[in-house]
Amino acid sequence: MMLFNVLRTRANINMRTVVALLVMAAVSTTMVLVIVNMASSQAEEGTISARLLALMALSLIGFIWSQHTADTLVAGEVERILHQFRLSLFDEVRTSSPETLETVGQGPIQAAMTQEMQTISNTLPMLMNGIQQLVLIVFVSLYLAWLSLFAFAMIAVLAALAVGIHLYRIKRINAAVREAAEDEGKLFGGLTDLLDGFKEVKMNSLRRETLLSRLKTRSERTRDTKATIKQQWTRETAAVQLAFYIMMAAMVFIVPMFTSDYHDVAVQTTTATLFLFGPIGSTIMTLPAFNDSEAALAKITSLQEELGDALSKQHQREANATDSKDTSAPLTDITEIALNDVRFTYPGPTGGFSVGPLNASFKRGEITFITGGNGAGKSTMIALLTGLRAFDSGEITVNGTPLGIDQLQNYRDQFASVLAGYHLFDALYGIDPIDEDKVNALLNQMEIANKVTLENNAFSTTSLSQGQRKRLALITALLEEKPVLVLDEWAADQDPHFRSVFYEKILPDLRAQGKILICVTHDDRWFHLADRIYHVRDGQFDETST
Ligand SMILES: Nc1ncnc2c1ncn2[C@@H]1O[C@H](COP(=O)(O)OP(=O)(O)OP(=O)(O)O)[C@@H](O)[C@H]1O
Repeated sequence: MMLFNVLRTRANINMRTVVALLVMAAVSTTMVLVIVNMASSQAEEGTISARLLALMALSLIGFIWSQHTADTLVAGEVERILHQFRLSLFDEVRTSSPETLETVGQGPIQAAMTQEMQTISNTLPMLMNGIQQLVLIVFVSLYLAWLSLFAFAMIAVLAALAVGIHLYRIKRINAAVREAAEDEGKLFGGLTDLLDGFKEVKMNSLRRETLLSRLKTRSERTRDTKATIKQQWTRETAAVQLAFYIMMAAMVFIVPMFTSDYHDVAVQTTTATLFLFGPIGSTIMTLPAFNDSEAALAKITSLQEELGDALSKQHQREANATDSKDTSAPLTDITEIALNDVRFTYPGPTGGFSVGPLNASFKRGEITFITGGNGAGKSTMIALLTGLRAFDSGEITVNGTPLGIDQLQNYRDQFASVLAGYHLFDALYGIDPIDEDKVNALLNQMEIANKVTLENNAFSTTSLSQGQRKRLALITALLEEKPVLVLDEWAADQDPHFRSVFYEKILPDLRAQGKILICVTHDDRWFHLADRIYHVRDGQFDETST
């Protein structure tokens, strides 16, 4: 019943109005049935009533208006609530640190934003239709009871029996549907392996055969489970139809045996019974949609709870990593940033990798190189310095003053970077206004002006070589005009010529502009250009002479 709770607590529309509209639609439909019965009796006697015709028109207008108004209200409201869910997820992702996203995982967030929300969007209107049909069943049943109490009792017993058996049987189908969804998930996982690892697959026939044979097995399993589900549904639909025909037969063969004045209402009762079949069918078909919606909402809610827990732990860590005093003053004229006794351990059940105590200082107009072997902790240290990860103890100071918790985002905003696993946006987000001359000058300086141009405030292409893509990422970082530039092994993909350009021209120029420059590098040929070098070993800093 989570869906109803969500509608009750989050809907801006009055749910009583919606219920009133659904009841009105059901009453109007029942009226149509009653009028059809009355008009048929009159037709048997050769008369046509203008009053009944007017009533029929009124009922039809009432039905169309109430149904349309309820549908429009609910559809708009459902999309508004989903939009709110999306915005709050965007906001939670925006305020998340890498740890928070690692804890929750990207998969569930993507699934919630796409699959689960799509399910709710598709199934909720069906659910509203189901409720309307349910109300209609109540009214038509009342009419049936008024016509013949015995016929009503008989139909009620038979319908309850049929619906009960049907619900019991679809439980088994639902279990198979879940199994099929799991199989399909694994199939898509294998497909991602095939497409993402296409080159590796293409280059190794044994790997290709093993992967394809696994995909084939999974596809066969999906085929078999889905085919079985379809057969079960076909049987189920046939069984429901059979149940309806049995009810009809009972109406004309059994009820007359037990009631004396049945012949007076036999036609009306049969028509009313026929009228019930559609709503009963629609209502039971709504149940799987209701289950799907509930399951999708449960997944979204549990994701939000998990994100909320991870975020409150993150805020606790951020509070530990910053000064508690109320300092929200914007950071200006930054001449030095420093790490003082910073310690950090990756969370993990058995205790992860630890860094610290880290003590380091980065100054305006200085080039600082960070060196160290694979897995020594360089990228971790960069994540701590840039405020991407909150540390366990110690402090960051800016111009000698400890960073306040309210300054954290403002602090992150002081950095431009090209980090490991960077993402290259084709549009220049966050750069406003865009100085076209400067972009063109940078494209020339990076020697890619013949490949890329600026078109509609975006780069004309990002389909470039690894080295060229990194040059484009550096252009973006420079256009941001931030006081601090952090580059993680930027030159590793550059050819010898451009490597020299980078170390001997670009970096010294940026130093002359008064930037704080921090570069993770292994290029010992240019170590003499640095003002300061920190060597990282097992999560510890060691300042070496240049
Ligand atoms: N997200 C993470 N969760 C847990 N442990 C991690 C995570 N990222 C890195 N580590 C651990 O931290 C250690 C340091 O990793 P880091 O990426 O900082 O090294 P690095 O010096 O940048 O190495 P490389 O030169 O290979 O990029 C690694 O040994 C790894 O085991």
